[in-house]
Amino acid sequence: MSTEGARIFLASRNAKKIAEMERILAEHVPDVQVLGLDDVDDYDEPAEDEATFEGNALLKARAGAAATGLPSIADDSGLCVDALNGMPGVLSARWAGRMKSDTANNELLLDQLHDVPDARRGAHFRCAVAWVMPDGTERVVEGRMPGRVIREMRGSGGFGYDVLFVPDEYATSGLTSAEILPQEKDRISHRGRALREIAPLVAADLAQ
Ligand SMILES: O=P(O)(O)OP(=O)(O)OP(=O)(O)OC[C@H]1O[C@@H](n2cnc3c(O)ncnc32)[C@H](O)[C@@H]1O
Ligand SMILES: [Mg+2]
Repeated sequence: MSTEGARIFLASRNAKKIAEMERILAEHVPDVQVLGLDDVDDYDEPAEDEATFEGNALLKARAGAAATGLPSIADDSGLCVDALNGMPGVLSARWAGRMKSDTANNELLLDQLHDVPDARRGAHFRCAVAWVMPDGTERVVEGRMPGRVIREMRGSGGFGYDVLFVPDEYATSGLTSAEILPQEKDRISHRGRALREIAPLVAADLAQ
């Protein structure tokens, strides 16, 4: 079964997310050329207005496949905070407003959790990855990474809320997901888990 020479389209505007996805895909679906939004003609990107990560990931991948004619993959992800009843959730990118600033989102989240004691600062990242083929084949998987929200921003790796998030796997050291190596984050992250689950399906569909 070979996927050599196959081309897929990755529908995302987030450069750091794209870097993570390309890194993980390169390991698990090798020999595939990944095109991004800069490699294709502009098209009307859908508003991410679904109530679930799965729904939004499908919206993005379907629009990509329809516009490019290529098998397309998209990620919709976010941080779900227990003390906020699962929010920011699907609103994570826009939590402090439509300008989508990571720093503003993190500052707002810290402020909202100011009075929440350490024992109730649990949270998890979620990532839905959707894979849509031009023939209509659709697959969606989800990955999670449990952890806690700390009280100050630490680290310069990753992106988004990583500076505020200590994964359960790093509870002893207290390192945030912005302080661990990229390959360590991939090993435990919501995105790494979802992409490793979908990778064999992608490879099988491409080899058809
Ligand atoms: O929709 P695209 O164009 O892919 O890019 P985006 O940044 O808008 O992505 P989402 O709509 O999926 O929103 C996800 C937000 O959740 C946060 N997030 C998701 N995964 C994360 C991770 O691994 N580490 C830190 N924050 C993450 C981050 O704030 C993202 O902007
Ligand atoms: Mg988005």
